Amino acid sequence: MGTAGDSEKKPTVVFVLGGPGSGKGTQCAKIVEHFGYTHLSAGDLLRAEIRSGSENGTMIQNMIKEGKIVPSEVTIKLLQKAMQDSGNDKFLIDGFPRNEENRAAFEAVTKIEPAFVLFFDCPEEEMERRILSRNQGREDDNIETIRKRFKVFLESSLPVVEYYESKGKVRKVDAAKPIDEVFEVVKAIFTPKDEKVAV
Ligand SMILES: Nc1ncnc2c1ncn2[C@@H]1O[C@H](COP(=O)(O)OP(=O)(O)O)[C@@H](O)[C@H]1O
Ligand SMILES: Nc1ccn([C@@H]2O[C@H](COP(=O)(O)OP(=O)(O)O)[C@@H](O)[C@H]2O)c(=O)n1
Ligand SMILES: [Mg+2]
Repeated sequence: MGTAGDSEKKPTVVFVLGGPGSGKGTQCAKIVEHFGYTHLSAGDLLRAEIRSGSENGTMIQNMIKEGKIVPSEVTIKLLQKAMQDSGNDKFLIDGFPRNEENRAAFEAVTKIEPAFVLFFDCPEEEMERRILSRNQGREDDNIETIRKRFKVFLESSLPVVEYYESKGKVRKVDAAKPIDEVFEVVKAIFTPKDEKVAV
């Protein structure tokens, strides 16, 4: 199987990036409704792995509490399994890749290049406000961990966005606006050009 090299079509992957609280999860839910993608949040998969009582659980929990990025090996395995289990061939991968190691390892292991990168651009004060009123009971949604996550975002995650920018793959969206206004812009990005109505 697959020896001819062209019988297994690679899935379509869109990376959804942006700082903590920029609205990645919120917009992904809306994209799923309208465009038939499967939403895979790396953070959600890691939190589910903690709850499942896996042997990596304690390590993952400690890293999330500190705002650190879990080794790619762990996260990529969870993403691959979720992709297989979905039965779909179109994925929004939310909150991944979060550093250069994530990016290079995903490419090496899966050989998948993203169709594009959806990047939610939002000022830090607004992201902080949103996280502090998110009320999902997350252990990392406290001011001390939030500060650490912002630092990791600037130092490790933004360079990944810059890498894809240099390849012309970034679709940047102003994420500071209300949810529905952000989605109008997102919708236009996902709508195939020949389906856009001319005015
Ligand atoms: N455009 C927006 N304006 C105001 N609040 C928002 C907006 N987008 C998301 N939120 C709220 O901000 C919080 C963080 O959003 P979320 O989608 O979880 O962000 P992320 O996944 O990027 O951390 C949630 O409580 C969400 O309801
Ligand atoms: N690729 C990833 C994604 C998340 N994570 C961890 O999970 C935490 C929460 O990620 P998340 O995407 O759910 O957070 P938000 O950006 O949605 O607020 C991060 O701060 C990291 O500790 C990771 O280690 N590697
Ligand atoms: Mg999220």
